[in-house]
Amino acid sequence: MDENDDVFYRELPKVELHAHLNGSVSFQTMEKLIKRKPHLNIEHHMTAIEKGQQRTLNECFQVFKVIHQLVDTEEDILMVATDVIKEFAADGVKYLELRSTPREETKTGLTKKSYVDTIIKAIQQCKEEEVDIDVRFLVAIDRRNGTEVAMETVKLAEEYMLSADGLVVGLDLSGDPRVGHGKDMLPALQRARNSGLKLSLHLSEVPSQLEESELLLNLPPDRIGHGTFLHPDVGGSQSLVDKVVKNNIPLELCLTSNVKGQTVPCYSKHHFKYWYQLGHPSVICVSFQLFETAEMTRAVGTLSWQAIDFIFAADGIKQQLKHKWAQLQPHVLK
Ligand SMILES: CC(C)=CCNc1ncnc2c1ncn2[C@@H]1O[C@H](COP(=O)(O)O)[C@@H](O)[C@H]1O
Repeated sequence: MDENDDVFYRELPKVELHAHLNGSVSFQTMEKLIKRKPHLNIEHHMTAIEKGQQRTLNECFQVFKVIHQLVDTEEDILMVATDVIKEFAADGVKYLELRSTPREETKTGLTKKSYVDTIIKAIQQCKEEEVDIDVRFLVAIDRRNGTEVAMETVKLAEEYMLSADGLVVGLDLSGDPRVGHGKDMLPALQRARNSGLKLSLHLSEVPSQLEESELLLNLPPDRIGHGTFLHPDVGGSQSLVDKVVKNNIPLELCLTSNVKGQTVPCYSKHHFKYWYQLGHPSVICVSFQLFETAEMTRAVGTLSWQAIDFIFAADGIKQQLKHKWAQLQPHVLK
């Protein structure tokens, strides 16, 4: 990675479509949160997957539990959301879709409504400050919380879709993929779809979810998160691939997250290649959060330099983009 590449990657206008709010907290913001709550005795290594390290999926989800302890007031959420938006803007992201699971915390008075209100407030404040980024929000369902909570979350999202100036555009289904079954989420997801919310669903993030993926693909979703084990070479099926292709459903591919969470052994074996070769619409995600600490970057889920170089090496994409960018740059108005 030479210095010119660093500048090029940063300046290139980008979209980020798969950013979990509490998975996008930078080292600097984490520092502020830790200082606010010294009694929790939380140290940085408990809130991030550091350079060169990998964790099991279990350990990754433990990290979120620690981060949730640090982010449990409206004040924390406002700071985290504002910092995350500004940092994405500084990395050259021009369109950002944030997603987050509304939480309530009895001891701090946080409610699910005030959780979402605060994120909307952060988005609006950044707009007023003319931060150069367009932001939308997806309300997330955590599959671990079951059918009833899923339905409540959809109702909440519906309210905000109508009242928040078009900032709430859809629903995300996430949470530990090994817990619960997608079929229990179907009524809520169907209702969301009928009411006009867009659906981005984590799908086949772990092996052996053929039945669940078939069911969820029948909705069909508007986008797929990860989709690691959809294709037949990794235990998925041609029928799943056909459904994705037929409905032209874009995949959100999070390379570094998958390698760090060990659902994919290394970048060269990432399913990016499979879908790219099919010519299927895919978007590289949690991507350009390019901090000095490179691989550590945001708490979990970011794209390391190694992954960026790997993607850009494919088919001379980097050269093509550099050429296009050089042509366009003189015409950028700001
Ligand atoms: C390797 C690794 C970290 C896994 C990434 N893959 C994931 N799969 C499913 N749900 C997720 C993933 N990453 C984040 N989430 C969801 O996002 C939440 C954190 O962001 P938030 O509190 O919703 O704002 C987690 O509690 C979880 O529900």
